[in-house]
Amino acid sequence: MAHHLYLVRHGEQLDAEHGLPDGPLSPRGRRQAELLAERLGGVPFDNAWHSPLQRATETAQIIAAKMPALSLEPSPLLFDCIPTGPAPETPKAYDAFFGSVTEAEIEAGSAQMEDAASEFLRSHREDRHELLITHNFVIGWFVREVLGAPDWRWVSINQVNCGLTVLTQRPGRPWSLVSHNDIAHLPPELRTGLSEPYAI
Ligand SMILES: O=C(O)[C@@H](CO)OP(=O)(O)O
Repeated sequence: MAHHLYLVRHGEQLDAEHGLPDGPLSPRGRRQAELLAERLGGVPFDNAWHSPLQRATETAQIIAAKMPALSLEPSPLLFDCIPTGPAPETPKAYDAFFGSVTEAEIEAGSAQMEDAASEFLRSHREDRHELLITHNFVIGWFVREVLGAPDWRWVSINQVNCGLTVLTQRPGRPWSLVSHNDIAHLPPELRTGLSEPYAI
């Protein structure tokens, strides 16, 4: 018996480089979602949830179009957010980043992620496969949470668009990180969303 969470960052947003808060997927983003759907084709999902933002919703809809039986719902617990603030030991390299976010954003993000942990990391008594289509920081926070890393550590746990991260829990055991940011389904030209070239 095992509970599997498949965490996916949405596909590339159109004009993301212009810093728009949200928007439709780019043609590359749509292709990333199609390839991910093919990759996930054999998984017997029980549920799928997505962030209500447009880039995540469209990604979810492309995946669902290839999986007619998939039950898909928006969840505000998967909105893009700032999951926590910095700690005294947070490397100075992140000062500028954390300096650009407000206390209110941190408070809202922390509350959201606490609720997300209660909802999505709870134990189940049967086999489950659940798909979460969400955002870079949210996925980094889930990985940090299951590994018991320091609260601020999500800040440098990053994923490409439509990269696949899998967490699994078996009864009586802690969560395992099965894969992180798996990009085998994406050719090099579709590995987008990180600030540095990512052609591994
Ligand atoms: O702005 C980003 O880098 C991330 C933060 O989570 O958002 P998104 O995954 O929506 O691109």
